[in-house]
Amino acid sequence: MERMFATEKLGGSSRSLYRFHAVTVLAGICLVLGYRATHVPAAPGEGRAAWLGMLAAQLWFGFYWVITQSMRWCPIRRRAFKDRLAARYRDERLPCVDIFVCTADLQSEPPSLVMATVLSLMTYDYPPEKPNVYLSDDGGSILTFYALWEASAFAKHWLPFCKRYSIEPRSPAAYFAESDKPRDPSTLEEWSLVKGLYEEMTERIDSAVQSANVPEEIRTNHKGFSEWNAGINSKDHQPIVQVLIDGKDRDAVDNEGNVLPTLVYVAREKRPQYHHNFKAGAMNALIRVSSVISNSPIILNVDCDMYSNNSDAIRDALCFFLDEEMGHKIAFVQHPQYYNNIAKNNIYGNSPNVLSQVELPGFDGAGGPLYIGTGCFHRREILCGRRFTNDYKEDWERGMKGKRELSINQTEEKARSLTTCTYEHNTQWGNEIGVKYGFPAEDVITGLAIQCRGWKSVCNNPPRAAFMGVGPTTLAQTILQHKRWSEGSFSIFLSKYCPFIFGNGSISLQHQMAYSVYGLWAPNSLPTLYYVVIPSLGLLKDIPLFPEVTSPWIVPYIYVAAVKNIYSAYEALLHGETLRGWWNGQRMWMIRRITSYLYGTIDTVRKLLGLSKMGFAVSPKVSDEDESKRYEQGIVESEYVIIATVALLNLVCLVGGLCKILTSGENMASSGFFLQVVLCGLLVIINIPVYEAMFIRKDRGSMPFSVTLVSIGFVMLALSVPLF
Ligand SMILES: O=c1ccn([C@@H]2O[C@H](COP(=O)(O)OP(=O)(O)O[C@H]3O[C@H](CO)[C@@H](O)[C@H](O)[C@H]3O)[C@@H](O)[C@H]2O)c(=O)[nH]1
Ligand SMILES: [Mn+2]
Repeated sequence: MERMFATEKLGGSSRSLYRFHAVTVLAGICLVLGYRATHVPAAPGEGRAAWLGMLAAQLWFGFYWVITQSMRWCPIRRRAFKDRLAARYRDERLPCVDIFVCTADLQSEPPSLVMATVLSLMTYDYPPEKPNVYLSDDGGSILTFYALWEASAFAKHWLPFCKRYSIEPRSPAAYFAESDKPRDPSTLEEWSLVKGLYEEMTERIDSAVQSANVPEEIRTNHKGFSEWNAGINSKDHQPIVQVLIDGKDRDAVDNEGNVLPTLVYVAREKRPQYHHNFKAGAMNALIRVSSVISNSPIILNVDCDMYSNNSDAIRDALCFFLDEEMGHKIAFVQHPQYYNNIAKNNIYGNSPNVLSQVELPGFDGAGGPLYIGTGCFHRREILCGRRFTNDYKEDWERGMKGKRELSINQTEEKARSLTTCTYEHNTQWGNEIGVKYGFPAEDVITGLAIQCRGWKSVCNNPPRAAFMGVGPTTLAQTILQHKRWSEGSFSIFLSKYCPFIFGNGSISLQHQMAYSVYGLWAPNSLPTLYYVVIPSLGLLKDIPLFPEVTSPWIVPYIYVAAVKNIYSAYEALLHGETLRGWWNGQRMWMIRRITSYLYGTIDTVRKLLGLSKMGFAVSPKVSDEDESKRYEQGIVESEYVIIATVALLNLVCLVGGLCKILTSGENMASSGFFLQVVLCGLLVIINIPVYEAMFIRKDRGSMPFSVTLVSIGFVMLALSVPLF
């Protein structure tokens, strides 16, 4: 029988090029380390400590580089054949799908944006009675409930419109933002009508949010509004489950009489004295709520900003799960994260292209992609902890059979009882069952555990991206997001879930290494910080730390540095980035390492020592001026201080070092400082935007004066400390 999906090796000739580059770079790294180890200065006065530090840093980089090869070595691409699925499965036989959307914060995740996501998920090209959409609101807000109620009404226009004209994308916000007229002029009238309805709805939602009030006359429209009586707030409220559209109800139809997907609002109980486990807690509550309402065998989960950009995504995913040969082994189908708001030159290094097109496929080749928490289809049973056995048969008809036994009110009541604060006490939820608790990267560890129970995962990256989200747009947001990620992955690495221990014997060594690439993001901060500070200080203080130009040992240094960078630039260009974007990415690479990862490392250690508790800072999905301003003020300015200090220090060292070399009358090449000048010079060039922010810019992008001042103090301090 023909397979429902194909697996292709990615790359062809570029794969051989990659491997050639990797092998020669490895040889170079060995030579570099050899030089370091055999040329340690004999006497302490000559900078032996600084030298040994360089040795340690380079050992680390070498080790880390070897680890990263695990997911670079054999990237693969999957292709799903929807036509074969259609030929084998008539619409009636397709399984039901439960779709989970998580939102948490009215301010950084405006309900109107969340509704665009919800609407996009209701309009898959799929039998309409089969998807069931659940919105989890960790903000527990009547405004979000109101927005969902509005969306449920608008869906009656939006669904038939999407299907009739097969439009893409099906997020009304994204669709109407794409152009100011329909592609087919003859549909202008209907197009304008639907657009008008959408805009009016958005306006009503936004103004309700702004005034923090739902008009009294609206509240009478649905019994759900009565849940919000006085004295309830986002941190302290009863469990709320409201079915806004019951797909099993014959009366719930769109304007053309077609069935609508089920739509459910969920706000699990919150009490100040109980820990709610952030998004992982929300996911587990949704798993239980959905089990009594629709109980579909497939679960798709997305973040509230990640709208469906490709209405075929469910059918695509099913090609993997229903494949006769491999399907019974596949636990989840992960899609890469794409952003629709990234500026062309990737100023904050957030373009996910290389990550999505190289690393995730590489992870797939190493044994199966990790679960990244969004854009992922799971099999319910497996997410709930089932171990792999060859004889297990999925019940694909689950959730389809006939009518519910309980009335809708009774069902809601039952669902509510599953989302109380105490429901999970003394159970395996958050541990053996559902999404795991206790780590800021709950998703990664949940995926790892699934793979360790014997299941496979695949990465699907269709030509038309399946999902689109909102990426961070400011430096502060970027730093914060990467802090959470690096910290989350590092704390996993240091826990009993360390891929090398937990995965030992159940997943391949290559796969364990691939997990460690992210797990060891955070500790990269220390050698990087060392590398951007000490050689430059050495330049100023007359301590040579690299081979002289005339020494043959300089060759591997130059080879490794040049080839690595040329290759990474080539790779970026290959995946649709600009050279400028790549350069900006390199700057952000450095900045992330000396800020986010450093903080990630420190916080992980603090947590290990029991000095602090886990948090989850939700990233804002709006770039409203006020909004991001307020947000940025909240972020630790100390991170800016590090960036400014490093930039300034390198400038001072470069100027001072060059002056010294020039006035001493020595030739630069024979001075023994050539590579240090180059390194320091490159750091200065890459930091130009930082100097601009400190001294030239007067707009919002400028560094606060206090930051400049403090960093000047730190530079003076660094200069006065002797190097050994
Ligand atoms: O207490 C919480 C906190 C967050 N969220 C939701 O979790 C999602 C992700 O949060 P966001 O702030 O957007 O984080 P990102 O860094 O963009 O998220 C990435 O990283 C997270 C792990 O750090 C994963 O959970 C996400 O799926 C992944 O997209 C959002 O929909 C939030 O509404 C909750 O439901 N409850
Ligand atoms: Mn997000």
